Amino acid sequence: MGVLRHKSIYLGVFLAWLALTLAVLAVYAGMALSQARQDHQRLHQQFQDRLGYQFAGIETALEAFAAFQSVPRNHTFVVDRSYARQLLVRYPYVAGLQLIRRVPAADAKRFTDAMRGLGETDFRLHTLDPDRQPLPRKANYYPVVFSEPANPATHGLDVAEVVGTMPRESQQVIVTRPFRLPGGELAYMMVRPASFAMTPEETRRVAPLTYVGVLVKTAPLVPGLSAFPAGLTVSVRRADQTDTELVHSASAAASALETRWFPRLALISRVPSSSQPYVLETRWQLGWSTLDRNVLTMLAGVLGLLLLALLGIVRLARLRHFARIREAAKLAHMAAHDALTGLSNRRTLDVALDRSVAQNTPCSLVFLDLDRFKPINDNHGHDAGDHVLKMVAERLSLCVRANDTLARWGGDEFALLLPGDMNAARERELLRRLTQALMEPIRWGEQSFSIGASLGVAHYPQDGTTVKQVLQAADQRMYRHKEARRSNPLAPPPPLAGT
Ligand SMILES: Nc1nc2c(ncn2[C@@H]2O[C@H](COP(=O)(O)OP(=O)(O)OP(=O)(O)O)[C@@H](O)[C@H]2O)c(=O)[nH]1
Repeated sequence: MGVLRHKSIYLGVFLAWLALTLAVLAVYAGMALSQARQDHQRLHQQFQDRLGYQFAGIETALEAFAAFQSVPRNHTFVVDRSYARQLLVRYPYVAGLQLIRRVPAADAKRFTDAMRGLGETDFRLHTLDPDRQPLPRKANYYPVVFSEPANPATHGLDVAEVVGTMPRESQQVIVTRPFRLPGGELAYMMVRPASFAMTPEETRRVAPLTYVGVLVKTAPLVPGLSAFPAGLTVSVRRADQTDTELVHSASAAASALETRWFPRLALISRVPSSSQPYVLETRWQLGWSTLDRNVLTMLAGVLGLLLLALLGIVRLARLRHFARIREAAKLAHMAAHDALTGLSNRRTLDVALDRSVAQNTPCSLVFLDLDRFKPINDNHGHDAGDHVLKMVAERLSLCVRANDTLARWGGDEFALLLPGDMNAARERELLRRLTQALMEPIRWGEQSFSIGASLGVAHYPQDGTTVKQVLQAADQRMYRHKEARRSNPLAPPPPLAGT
């Protein structure tokens, strides 16, 4: 209970509350982080499902167009265009379809003429550069011969760099690096042979004549993230080319403070696709939005109330503690003092005298008994007597030093214990002062009481070596003074009998 005495207990309570608050916030932050991880996992899965769905559509469109082209017929491209349009409507993730031919150098002239005959009067084999330079001589050319949506600028463009790398026996799909379309959009091509060989032997023997390609714009693969939580970035890149980002989408940026204080989550996974080697990466810089405002408000309220309650309890405990101390002090004071005059009581003086004798410290004891007190009580009532006793106590108090013990011995008797040696001159001086203090009449309303007193002094150890002897000596001397004053009221206290 001693701690209640110090004001620093408030600081202690506050620090304990602070520790509890930090612990609660740490637990809540842990829960919020685990929830954020789950949310992130779910978001990542959503993007992955969406990509898987889109890639499956792209692959299906490519396969369907390839199958369609494997049917041999005389081309005017009218049927091809009609079929390609249907595919583009059915698979909106596909931005365009192309048809590519393998043309041996020896056939180049005849092939160009045939294409011009089909209506493309401008047709020629050319490179990718803006001036459409003619192609150098080589064994095979791989020009684009058809595109939907129609883009005659690409017709005749040699894509040998992509298709020419395909092994003869391969039926596999080639996925190009991403490139910019004339409009600035990022896209990539997926190309595969259109002819389906029936046996591996046939595949090895006959190089494919026709190839089909799908053009995929990358931006629509990932939606805009404006409706998603801040700090989220989604990117898709080729698994084998980590520097090639296909698409990158981001929600609102996290603040600098959030970047510094909140963790960043990252998930990377392979996009489920049989032909397209992409990885999906989602990063989420957590921030304030990760924390539930309602939970924080509730925690702040509960913890705030807890702090107020704790401080209130401590304050109450302190008030009670000090009230108990005051009560104990009051009881101790009452046990040691006279209720009427406020002077020490007989017990206190006894204890002080006992201590002096026990420690063999010289001291002097004065007994003082009032004269003619009983008639005041009898004639003017107890209140008058009480008033006189209080006035006497007050006047005697003015005659003593701080370390003297002035006590009401009982009734109209007072006692004074003075520590230290006392010679005859000092004793005379003391008795004179005490007598004089009581000479002035005491007023009570209209009344005025003249009070005299008989005094007896005894010195330790000269007049007695025990408490009892000292008390007896002082008492005896006081009675002798009382007797002396019967004949002469102004007689001084006589010396002790036998001294
Ligand atoms: N008013 C009042 N009277 C008290 C109190 N205590 C004791 N007395 C009275 O004090 C009186 C003391 O009696 P005495 O010592 O014979 O009175 P006295 O008239 O001084 O007699 P002598 O000492 O012989 O002169 C008694 O009447 C007690 O009732 C008190 O607290 N208040």
